[in-house]
Amino acid sequence: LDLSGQINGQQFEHLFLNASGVHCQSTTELDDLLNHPAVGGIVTKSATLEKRDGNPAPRYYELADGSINSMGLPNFGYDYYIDYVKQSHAKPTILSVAGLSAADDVQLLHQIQASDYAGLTELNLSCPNVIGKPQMAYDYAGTEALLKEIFAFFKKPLGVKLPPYFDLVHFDQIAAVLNQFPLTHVNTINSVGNGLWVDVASESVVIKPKGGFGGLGGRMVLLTALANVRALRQRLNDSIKIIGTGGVKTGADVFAHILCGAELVSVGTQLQVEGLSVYDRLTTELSRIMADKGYHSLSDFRGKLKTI
Ligand SMILES: CC(C)(C)CCc1c(C(=O)O)[nH]c(=O)[nH]c1=O
Repeated sequence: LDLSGQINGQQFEHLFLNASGVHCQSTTELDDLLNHPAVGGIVTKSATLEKRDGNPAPRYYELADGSINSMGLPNFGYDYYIDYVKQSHAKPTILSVAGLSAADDVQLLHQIQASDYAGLTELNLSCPNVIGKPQMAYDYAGTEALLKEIFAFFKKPLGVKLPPYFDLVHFDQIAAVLNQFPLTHVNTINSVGNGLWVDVASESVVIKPKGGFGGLGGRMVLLTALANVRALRQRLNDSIKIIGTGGVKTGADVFAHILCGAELVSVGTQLQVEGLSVYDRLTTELSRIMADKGYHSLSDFRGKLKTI
């Protein structure tokens, strides 16, 4: 079975990646991912200019059907991750970056442009914007201005990580912005923002930062993830590939992401819950579905979701 995909001409022999933020903060974690046969490529934890401790714990909580997190961008800083991705690796790497402001975003990309890293970069547009404004990806004019500034100097392959959208007009608006630029890919979705879990026994929230508000992941966000992959596939130029992220727990979920148009698929919460063996299970389950349907490669059904 051919379970490969391609972004900017970079061949991912196997469709699976980690979701940025999960199992990707240290080089040890990144090596573990790269060395796993059922992993096709890796994404780093979003790097900021300087190393960050992130938010006080508890900042991640596992639920029956997913997760909630408000990590606060804990990472070892740009230099740590650029040094890692610059090394030669057997599989494609995606360097994720997140500024704490648009100016930081520009600075990070100037540094990547000046480096000898030739791999894929992914700008996390869930990064904060100016105070009083929503996160960058929900500020359409802000995103357009930022990408115009970036593409004036950045000549290396660049994709963006997007939060989920929930209004069809918002899909139209973000796609109209992104289609203006030579992006290699869009990675969608990031966690569903500012959910809240209440523990009834203790009558309390379960994570410390932000009064308990945090990004949602896992099975509970699958339908939103599928909708965002599908809606953006229907709207974005064919040249902009989609990495499907969000809610993947079974091979059927992976199949659904590909049907909606995903080129590759990331696993986040379920990787956190199950460990690296999740990739073996998902590969087995996906392969069985494909075999039952007589498919030999992902391209046999990619983007071919039927409507009724
Ligand atoms: C939410 C931000 C802290 C602005 C970016 C980093 C991030 C985090 C995080 O580090 O809290 N968690 C997520 O689920 N997605 C993210 O993109």
